[in-house]
Amino acid sequence: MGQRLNRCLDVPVALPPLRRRLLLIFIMFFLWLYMFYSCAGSCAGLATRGSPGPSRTVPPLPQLLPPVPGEPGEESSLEEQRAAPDSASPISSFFNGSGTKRLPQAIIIGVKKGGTRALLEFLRVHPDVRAVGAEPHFFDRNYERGLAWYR
Ligand SMILES: Nc1ncnc2c1ncn2[C@@H]1O[C@H](COP(=O)(O)OS(=O)(=O)O)[C@@H](OP(=O)(O)O)[C@H]1O
Repeated sequence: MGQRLNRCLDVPVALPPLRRRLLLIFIMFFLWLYMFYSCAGSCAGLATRGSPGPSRTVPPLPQLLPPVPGEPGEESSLEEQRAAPDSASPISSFFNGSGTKRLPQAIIIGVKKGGTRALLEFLRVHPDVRAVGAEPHFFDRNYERGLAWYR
């Protein structure tokens, strides 16, 4: 029994150097693939970041703006979106960009020093809210660039 185990363990060592190298590359590729998939999954799940556990229930946000005509998913409510969160996998939305290129469902408008940043930060705490990092200034500085830029 012990000899048979030793023979089994000896197999990879007995491989020629080239095959051993190929085996190593193969294993490293799968590890890289696994890490990439995990990363893509966690990036796509940023919207649920901050939820401490299953015991915490978060009240649904009201729909702040009416659906934009012509936007995909115009008829679907937030509840429907929650029931079927992402039809595409995190990887496919990562590659085709569909996970990020959507118009906002809510816009914060305010004068300078009106506390808009504080409001954004408070809203960002909610796990269902995904907010931009920096203020995009679409309406006052970048309007000419069009909706394609805004997405
Ligand atoms: N709840 C509440 N009550 C009173 N004051 C508040 C509140 N939230 C934010 N602030 C103050 O608002 C200032 C920042 O506003 P903005 O985020 O709109 O600033 S900015 O124009 O976008 O730079 C900033 O003021 P200053 O510290 O004087 O710059 C914040 O302290």
